Amino acid sequence: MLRYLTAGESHGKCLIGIIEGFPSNVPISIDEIHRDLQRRQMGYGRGDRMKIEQDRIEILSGIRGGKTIGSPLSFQIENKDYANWERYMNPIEIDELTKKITRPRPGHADLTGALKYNFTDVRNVLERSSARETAVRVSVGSIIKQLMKIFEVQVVSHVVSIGKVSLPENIQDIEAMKKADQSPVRCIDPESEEKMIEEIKKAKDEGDSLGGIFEIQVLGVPSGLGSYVHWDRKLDAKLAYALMGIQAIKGVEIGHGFENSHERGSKVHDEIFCHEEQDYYRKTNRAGGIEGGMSNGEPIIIRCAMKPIPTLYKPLNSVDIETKESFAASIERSDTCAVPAASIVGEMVAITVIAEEFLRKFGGDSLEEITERWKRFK
Ligand SMILES: Cc1cc2nc3c(=O)[nH]c(=O)nc-3n(C[C@H](O)[C@H](O)[C@H](O)COP(=O)(O)O)c2cc1C
Ligand SMILES: C=C(O[C@@H]1CC(C(=O)O)=C[C@@H](OP(=O)(O)O)[C@H]1O)C(=O)O
Repeated sequence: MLRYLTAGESHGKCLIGIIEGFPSNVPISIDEIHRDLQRRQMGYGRGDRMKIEQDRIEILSGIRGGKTIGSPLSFQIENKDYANWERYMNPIEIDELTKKITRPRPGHADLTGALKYNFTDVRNVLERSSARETAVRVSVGSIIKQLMKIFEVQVVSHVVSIGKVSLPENIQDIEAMKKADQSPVRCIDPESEEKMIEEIKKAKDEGDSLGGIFEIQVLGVPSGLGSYVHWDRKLDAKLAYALMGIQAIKGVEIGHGFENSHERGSKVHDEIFCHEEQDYYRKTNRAGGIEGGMSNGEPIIIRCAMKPIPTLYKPLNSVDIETKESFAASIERSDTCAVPAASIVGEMVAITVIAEEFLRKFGGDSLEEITERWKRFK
C-alpha cells in the first residue's frame, strides 16, 4: 500500500515528507521534482514569500544512485524564511517578547484551531494550517508521477476561472493544457487570461482576494481502477477526499457533474461503441472517466473550486481572543490569488490517488514485477 506523511511548519526550519510502499528500481530525477516545485511557486497573484523561497528537495533515504530501493523514501525542503523567523519559531526557545497573534482571520483556521488546541497565540495554528505544506505534497506527487509515466499515465491542469472571469466555453485542448505553465495564470485562452490578470490586479489594489476553478485531467489511466463494491473503494470518492484536503478547496466535480444534474439522461450518459480491433470506446466523456467508482479508460476530468484567500489587506471584522473586543483581523503577508499554484497541487494530489489505485491493481515490490502485471493486463 502506497502512503505518505507530511510534517513541518510554514516558518519552521524545514518541511518533511515520507513515502512508504513505493516500489524498488524506479529511476527518479531530482530535476523533475525541482521543476514541479518551481511550477507550484509560479502564478500571477502570489505574495512576497515566493520571492524568498526557491524550493529544493533533499532526499534523505529510499533512493540510491538515482533509483528507489523499496525502503521509506524521506526528504526535506528547507524554509529559507526560517532565517528571518528563528527567534519566533525555534523549537527549543523563543523570544520572550514575541508578540502573540490574537486576532483570528475569518476564513482561515485561526479561531477554531486556537480553541480546539487551547492556544492563546494563533501563530501555533497558522504555521501548520498554511498551504506551505503543499510543497511536500507536490514533491510526493512529482516522485509518483515519474513512476506513473513509465505506465503511460500523465496529468495536466489549467485554470478555468478566477473570480467571475471564466473561460468562454468548455475548451478541451490537451496540447494547450500541457503548455499552461507558459501563461501567468495557467489559462489556455489568451483573452480570458488577460481579463483574469486584470481581475487579480484590481483585487490586490483594493486589499481584497480571489478564488477560482481549475481543471485536472489524468490521461492514460487504465480501466478498472477503484471499485463499485464498497463506498470507500470508489475512485471518485477517493479523488474528492484527497482534493478537498488541499487548503481552500471547497468543491470537487467529476466530469460535468453539476451540469449533468440539470439534463435528461439521454443528454448525459456516454454511449458505448466497439471497434473490432480497437476495443470499447466512447464519443463523449461527460462522466469524466469514472463510472461506478471505477476508471473507464477515458481521461479522468476533475474540477476544483477554490475559495478566495482568507487574509485580506483590508481586513474583515474579528474579535481579539485575549480581550474579546472587536477588531479588524490581523494581517499576515499574503497571496491575493493562488489558483494557478493550487492547480499544480491538484495535479500532484490527483496523480497520487491514481497511483495508489494503480498499485493496488498491478502492484508488486519492484518495477519489474509491476511492469509484468501491467503488460499482461494490456
Ligand atoms: C497554494 C495556496 C496558497 C495559499 N496562500 C494563502 C495565503 O497567502 N494567505 C491565506 O490567508 N491563505 C492562503 N491559502 C489558503 C489557506 O491556506 C486556507 O484557506 C486555510 O488553511 C484554511 O483552510 P480551508 O480554506 O481549507 O478551510 C492558500 C492556499 C493554497 C492552496
Ligand atoms: C508559503 C507558501 O504559501 C503561504 C500560504 C499561506 C497560507 O496561509 O496558506 C500564507 C502565506 O504565507 P506567508 O505569510 O509566509 O507569506 C503564503 O505565502 C507556499 O506556498 O510555499
